[in-house]
Amino acid sequence: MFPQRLDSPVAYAIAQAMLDGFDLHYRLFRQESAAAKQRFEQADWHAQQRAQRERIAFYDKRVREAVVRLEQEFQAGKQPMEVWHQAKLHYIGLLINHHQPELAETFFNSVTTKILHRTYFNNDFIFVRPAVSTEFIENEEPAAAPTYRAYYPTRDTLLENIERIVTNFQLRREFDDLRRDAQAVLEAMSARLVGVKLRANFQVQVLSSLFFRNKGAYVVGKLINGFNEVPFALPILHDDQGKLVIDACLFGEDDLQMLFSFARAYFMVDMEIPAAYVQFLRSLMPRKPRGEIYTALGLAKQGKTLFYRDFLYHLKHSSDRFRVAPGIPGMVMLVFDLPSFPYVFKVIKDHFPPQKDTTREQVQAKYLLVKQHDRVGRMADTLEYSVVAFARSRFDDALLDALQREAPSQLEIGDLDGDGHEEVVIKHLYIERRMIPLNIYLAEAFDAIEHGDPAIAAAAREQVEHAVVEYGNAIKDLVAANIFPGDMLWKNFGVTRNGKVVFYDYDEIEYLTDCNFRAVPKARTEEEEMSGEVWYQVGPRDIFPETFAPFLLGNPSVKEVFLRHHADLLDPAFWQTHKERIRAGHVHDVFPYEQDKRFEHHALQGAPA
Ligand SMILES: Nc1ncnc2c1ncn2[C@@H]1O[C@H](COP(=O)(O)OP(=O)(O)OP(=O)(O)O)[C@@H](O)[C@H]1O
Repeated sequence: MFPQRLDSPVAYAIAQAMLDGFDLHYRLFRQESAAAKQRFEQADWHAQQRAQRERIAFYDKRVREAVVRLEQEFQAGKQPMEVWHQAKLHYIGLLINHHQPELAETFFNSVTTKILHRTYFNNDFIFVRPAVSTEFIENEEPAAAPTYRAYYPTRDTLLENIERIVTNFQLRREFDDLRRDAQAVLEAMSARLVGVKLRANFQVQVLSSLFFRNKGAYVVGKLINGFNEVPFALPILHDDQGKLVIDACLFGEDDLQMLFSFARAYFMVDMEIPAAYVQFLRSLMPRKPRGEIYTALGLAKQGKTLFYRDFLYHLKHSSDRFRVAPGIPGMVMLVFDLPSFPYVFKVIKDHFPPQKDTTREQVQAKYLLVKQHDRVGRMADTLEYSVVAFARSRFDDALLDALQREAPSQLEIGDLDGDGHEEVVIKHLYIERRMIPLNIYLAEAFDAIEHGDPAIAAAAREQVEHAVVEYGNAIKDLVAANIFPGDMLWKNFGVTRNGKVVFYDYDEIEYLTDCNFRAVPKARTEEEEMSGEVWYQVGPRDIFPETFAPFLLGNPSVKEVFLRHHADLLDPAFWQTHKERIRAGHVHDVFPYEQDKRFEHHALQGAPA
């Protein structure tokens, strides 16, 4: 109901207090993101990782504070609906010239849904879709940095322009040899421009803040010529002498997608107008949903909001049914999907079999650990939702049976909103990108090797080799990031669109530094030797890498590839050495691009410190 008059002073005060709460949030978020530059310059990697982790909690803290203030100063929860309607309209008014209106709307939703009891809950009070446009927002302050800078080189001045692009960021640390690196970037860019006529609009556009994550800083931009646009990114790292180097020149949508993958930690970027950053990034990766771009920029709540809007929109424009996800069912999670939609939905079961010695709280804690940890491109990010309603008519009966059997505490079915149609409400669930489970991926390849014609069989053999090598690499990346995956069976990994192998089963995850990697003791007697049982003492965090083989290497072709590339994973010394390195304070290097993309002069120097 649209109020005719805005005559409630308390409504205005509520709107203003709400916006104060958001502005405080964004100021602190931005300060922490901007400080990434200094941490990078000072090579303070532990602080960088800590900040990445802690920043995730900022939003919920500010929402809680805003709720307390609104309750204390305005008894917000007791205000009549008329006042809330007016508060929303005042809020819209206050956002007209705001630089982050979409984030501020989401903040309003978060606070309002906490204050107004869910049963009163009515979409009139929140922003179901944006009320204030995010297009063409500009910062008019004279000293304001633009969202991106444009450079207009010719072929002859491209080198100096590349140098200028980098020096404009004013990093307070010396480059080892910027001219040499700019030359390498020039060569990479020139290779893209061979035989291409440069048009009147030839230019390089570069986002004016660097993107920081872990030990790297990234220049992100695009080359524009005529109607063509080529996205690029330049990773800047510290070399083993502590000098700065440009490590590579990444090009095109696929490279950028890898950099911005859902399986990596969020970037730190100093942004006044995030919507403008998202718009620019979307032009580089048109197929990446805007929600995922917001999330990659650390604005995870906005990512979640947009995901949910996209999801509702997809539901309206599709007619297929939710079903139990293909693959081996989990013991801890009940997983379902909608075939037409590229995500899976995971519900924690009410009871676990005896070999899963865990609780709902512990499982949630593990998922949270993954959210806050550097996911190094090898662990899928999850979105966590509570009280999600789906139309009953879209659920397949087998799935509903499974939910009733396995997770009845999480389920409510009925016409809860009184619209004459039944809903299925799930109390708590995680949503993550759908991948092809690695066991299914391998089984399909084995099938093709056996039954396909020679060309198909040969391709399938390559597929197996690639998947097994990637699987081992995934485990090694996790190890370097201090993660012991716990359950390393093939079914707990998935294959992404780009053929990357990513882990998704988090309930048995541990920090590597908390585990004890041991060799299987030598048998002392013949009985011990012959016994099929484990005869030695095993502590709760004891891991015996030699014992992985029987679970993983049943198939001879898998075994052959695995032993050729990753036999070290079966050696306790491999694990123990990594554990000790991490204990000693070493922060691993993560390259969100293939090693062969690195400029040669750096690859020769070895990995940066
Ligand atoms: N992101 C995903 N994409 C596609 N399928 C998935 C995904 N996540 C889970 N699955 C499917 O659901 C199954 C169970 O998922 P998951 O491994 O997370 O559950 P779990 O209960 O933790 O398993 P476990 O019993 O091994 O501990 C997987 O084997 C796989 O078939």
